[in-house]
Amino acid sequence: MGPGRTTLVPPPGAASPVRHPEAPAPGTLLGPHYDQCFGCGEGQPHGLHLQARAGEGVSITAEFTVQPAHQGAPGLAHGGVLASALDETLGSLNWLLRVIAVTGRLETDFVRPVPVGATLHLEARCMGIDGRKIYASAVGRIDRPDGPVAVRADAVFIEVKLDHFTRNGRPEEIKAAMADPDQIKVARAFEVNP
Ligand SMILES: CCCCCCCCCCCCCCCC(=O)SCCNC(=O)CCNC(=O)[C@H](O)C(C)(C)COP(=O)(O)OP(=O)(O)OC[C@H]1O[C@@H](n2cnc3c(N)ncnc32)[C@H](O)[C@@H]1OP(=O)(O)O
Repeated sequence: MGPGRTTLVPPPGAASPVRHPEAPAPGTLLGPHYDQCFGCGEGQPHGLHLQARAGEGVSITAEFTVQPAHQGAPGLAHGGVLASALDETLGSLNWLLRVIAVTGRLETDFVRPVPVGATLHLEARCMGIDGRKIYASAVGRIDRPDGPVAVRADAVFIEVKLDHFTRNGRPEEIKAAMADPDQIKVARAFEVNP
């Protein structure tokens, strides 16, 4: 089935996700995977500064506080920003699997408006794996882990090789990321098993 027609539900026979034996313990803050990442990087002044934690199994919890720079309508978060927060949280699941993957498809339901100043509490879970396709779902709630649901998403990530980044990324940033003396950071920038 080609892109665009791929279902967001794992097909019958999809494998259950397996947490990598060296995945960080549940409750561990993952920290930014790349300091220039719009979702989690500390070097992006208007980024989301989303903070993700490992959950049980192949699951992630994350928090992100909506800033004035994230508005669409006055006083409300932009939908694309909320989709970014979902994408970042879902993408963090791959770190628990220790698989390099990129978002192929992301479908978002916007259920409630999210005001500036609100903290979105996100939870993502891997639902199944079929070859290179990783199926995952996420929900975002307002101000509390059990607050009202504001957004939901279903996604398919596609496993790629490291050269997906080195071939396609702008050379300046690739060189700078590879030159970092902290090799754990380099590995995390590319979401690779060190
Ligand atoms: C210095 C910098 C460092 C930074 C390093 C950061 C690295 C750490 C990243 C983590 C960061 C987190 C942040 C959030 C994650 C992003 O936001 S990732 C960015 C957004 N995503 C992208 O840019 C992806 C762009 N798309 C592509 O590059 C290519 O289309 C893909 C996805 C690699 C697929 O191409 P391909 O490898 O040629 O795939 P192909 O062989 O045709 O298909 C393989 C299978 O996948 C399925 N498939 C392919 N495309 C799709 C699709 N769009 N939808 C559904 N199914 C699909 C196919 O149907 C096929 O299924 P089967 O036939 O096997 O059942």
